[in-house]
Amino acid sequence: MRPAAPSPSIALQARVASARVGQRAILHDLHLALPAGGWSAIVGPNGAGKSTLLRVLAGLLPCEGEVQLLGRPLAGLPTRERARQLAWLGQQEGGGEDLQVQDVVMLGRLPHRPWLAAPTRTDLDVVSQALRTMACLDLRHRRLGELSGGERQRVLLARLLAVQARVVLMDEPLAHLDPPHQADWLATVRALVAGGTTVVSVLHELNMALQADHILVVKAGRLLHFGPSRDEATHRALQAAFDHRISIHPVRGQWIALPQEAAHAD
Ligand SMILES: Nc1ncnc2c1ncn2[C@@H]1O[C@H](COP(=O)(O)OP(=O)(O)OP(=O)(O)O)[C@@H](O)[C@H]1O
Repeated sequence: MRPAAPSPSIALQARVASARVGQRAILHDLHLALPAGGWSAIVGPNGAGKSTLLRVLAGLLPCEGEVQLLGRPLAGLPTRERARQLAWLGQQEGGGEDLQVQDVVMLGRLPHRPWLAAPTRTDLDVVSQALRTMACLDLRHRRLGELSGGERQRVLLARLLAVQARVVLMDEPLAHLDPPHQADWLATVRALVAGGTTVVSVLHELNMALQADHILVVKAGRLLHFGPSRDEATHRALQAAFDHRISIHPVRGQWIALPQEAAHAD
């Protein structure tokens, strides 16, 4: 029997010379290596290219350069294998409005199931667990299209969890979530990371991003900084990226970002 291949220490590696949307080059000369089994938050001003970067990392937007997933070129991975290894939640995802919530979450199991096969006991258990984790078990017989924004987001997060991927990418996962559900999301991310999953999230909520292991600061399509969320250099980069319209302070063992009024900006 062959020994198991060692787990790569880098989950996602990208060397992007440029990435275009239509005729416009959005990302430029961007190199990164995201540690496996950690949580990296992508932050930066509006229009910086955060969502574009996440789409490149997911293989949804071609780029001039290369993305590697767990040590292998993403572009060369068979579709089903890629779908099992890497789960994705985009912004304002549409589709499946008439589906029942439990069927939406079952879509997360598709990469694991043979074509047209009925769900296995494992699939059903994983879906129930994902619904429970995202506090949407009570919603399971409702139609996706009739849910509130926050309820819908929790269902889409449950679908993401149901994939049980080793690498999870989320674009603004906290959209529409109230504070208790944001706290649940944070606990879920911590549990995923503790279990060895790699999490990458685009976040506008800087206070949540400051809870991540690492922060990527993106501005004008370039990676300004990548570093631990607790490092002073990371805080300086964050403040610079937002034109010093935020300040970062220690509060009860955590870091928080506060907005600065224009009149008080440096
Ligand atoms: N379909 C498109 N056609 C043309 N330009 C686009 C398109 N999609 C995005 N862009 C542009 O690409 C740039 C980066 O967009 P992106 O959505 O990646 O930024 P972002 O950092 O995620 O922004 P936000 O914080 O506002 O969500 C923006 O200037 C945006 O206008």
